[in-house]
Amino acid sequence: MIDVNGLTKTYGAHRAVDDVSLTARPGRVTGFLGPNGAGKSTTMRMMVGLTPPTSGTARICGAAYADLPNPPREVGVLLDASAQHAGRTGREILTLAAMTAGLPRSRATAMLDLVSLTDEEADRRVRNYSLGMRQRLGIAVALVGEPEVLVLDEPANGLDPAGIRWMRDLLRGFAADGGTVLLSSHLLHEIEVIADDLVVIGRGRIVAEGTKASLLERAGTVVAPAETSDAAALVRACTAAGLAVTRQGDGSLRVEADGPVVGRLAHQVGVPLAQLQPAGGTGLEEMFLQLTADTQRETPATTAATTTEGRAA
Ligand SMILES: Nc1ncnc2c1ncn2[C@@H]1O[C@H](COP(=O)(O)OP(=O)(O)OP(=O)(O)O)[C@@H](O)[C@H]1O
Repeated sequence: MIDVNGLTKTYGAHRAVDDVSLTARPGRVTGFLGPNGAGKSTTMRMMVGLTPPTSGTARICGAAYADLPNPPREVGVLLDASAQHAGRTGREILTLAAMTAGLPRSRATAMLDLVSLTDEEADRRVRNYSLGMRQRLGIAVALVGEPEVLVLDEPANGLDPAGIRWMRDLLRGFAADGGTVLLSSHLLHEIEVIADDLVVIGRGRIVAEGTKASLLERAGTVVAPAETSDAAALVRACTAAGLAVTRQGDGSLRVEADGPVVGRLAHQVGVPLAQLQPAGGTGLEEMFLQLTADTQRETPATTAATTTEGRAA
């Protein structure tokens, strides 16, 4: 279990992380999403005691990281796969990690097998590892202490397609055994496949949190009033009902409500519809871009073509 409460980090006048609270639960994979510079890594670093928070708390298995009696036995951490000593071999790094956790050297060998690093690769210096090999080694180091919790920043970075699938199965298995997984990733498809819960951050603040299913449901409904109909009447009806309405580039309307609700409103105001479909079909990427639209560096083409007519979701 990870419990973060009001975590804040300021660098001078810049609030990198602003009052972030989140929970990652046992038996579940929690995806941590946000645009570049949103504050994911800083939040994760504060969770594991690498960056002191300006204020707020982070608890792992009920305690602050610094108070854990044997941290690698409680939480496996992979924040930067290149942060290992480049002059050591993978086997040396894993053996040291096992010994630090109070475990036998044989645990290092078991981890090498688990992450599919061969004997020859294990005896190579890390400076000669590919990015994917470093990532595998980092995952092995995170798992060496048989922790209950995993905190992983971009663990799929540099892995080939087979490696990504392998990692997905590994993390799903870890959660199925009762473990807690918090992982950040820019690979939205990966997150969509693997995560049970999502936390979305933008400019240091949480913009959405919940189960993946509930957040994707929030994706709303797209309706296209028939050409000769009074689309404005439908917009007024939706807005009066407290629903956010966005006019999209192709003239259709996106309403933040389920299809039957929108269909009923259209019927009530006598507006025939040429199209009514769940907006959720576009999946996590669309949801992510909408939730973080205000905090993105680039304005996505679809969002640029929209005008918001109702209140924000
Ligand atoms: N040591 C530091 N000094 C000053 N600013 C910092 C420091 N560390 C992070 N920041 C700033 O804090 C903000 C959040 O950075 P962070 O690395 O947490 O973002 P991120 O969400 O992990 O981004 P990315 O997806 O690009 O990895 C950024 O604006 C970054 O420049």
